[in-house]
Amino acid sequence: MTSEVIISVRDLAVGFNHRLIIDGLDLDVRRGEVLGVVGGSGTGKSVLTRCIIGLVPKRRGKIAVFGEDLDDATAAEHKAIERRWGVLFQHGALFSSLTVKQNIQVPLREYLKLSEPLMDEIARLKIALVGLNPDAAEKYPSELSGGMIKRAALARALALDPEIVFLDEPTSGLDPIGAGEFDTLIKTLRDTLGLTVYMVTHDLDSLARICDRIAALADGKVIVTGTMADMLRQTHPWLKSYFGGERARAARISG
Ligand SMILES: Nc1ncnc2c1ncn2[C@@H]1O[C@H](COP(=O)(O)OP(=O)(O)OP(=O)(O)O)[C@@H](O)[C@H]1O
Repeated sequence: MTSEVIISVRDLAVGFNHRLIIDGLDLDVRRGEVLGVVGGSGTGKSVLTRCIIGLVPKRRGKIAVFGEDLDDATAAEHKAIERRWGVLFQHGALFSSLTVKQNIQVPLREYLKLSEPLMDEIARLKIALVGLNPDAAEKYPSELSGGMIKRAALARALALDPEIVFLDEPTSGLDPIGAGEFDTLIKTLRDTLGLTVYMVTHDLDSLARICDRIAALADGKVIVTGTMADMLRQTHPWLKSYFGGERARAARISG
């Protein structure tokens, strides 16, 4: 992790109709870190993620990525910034009518003009990178296990060699062994590719195993950022029950 701030969010407000979900939120993400974003159900973790990547409009505040204020970016500049991040949505969200190879090639077709052989080669490399067998390339999502779907979705998120990956609950639905293997994969990719990983998760094992820092959301804000040890010292009721419960103790012992 470096001290360079790669995502900066200041005084963010996001709402729907008359309800503000996020109100006065500040967050820094540093280049090369694995940041875990936690919070109770409905606190706005997905909304925050979607707002940073431009899928949900904000009511107020500033979001800068790679040092560029997204409000000041032209459509072309925005597209150039988008190319530098990859997203793994909750539940994988692969296109069910496309094979794994075709899914991985969706962002390639959207952003680049490459020959078919080169696109096939990139898909082959990404499939290997996430630890899938080469024969996964021609399979449809319905033919894959939950863990394989997550890996295929990660391969798609990595298609354009991004600097940042946004992961929304990457280990949800996986058994503990599958989740552990996926965590290891994310950590290996961070270490080898120098990725910055922004990860929304409920998985205490993931937080303990691979996150350098944790940002906790409550009451529309990031109420605290820090290491697992910092979280354990917090007195906020949600943090106390989340990080102080039985499951948290088990995660720390095994982590
Ligand atoms: N498009 C939308 N229109 C209206 N309300 C929305 C919309 N998207 C999200 N919300 C509301 O915003 C709140 C935060 O939702 P969000 O999905 O970000 O929560 P979360 O922290 O990710 O929760 P979980 O951990 O359960 O996934 C919820 O009350 C949700 O109903």
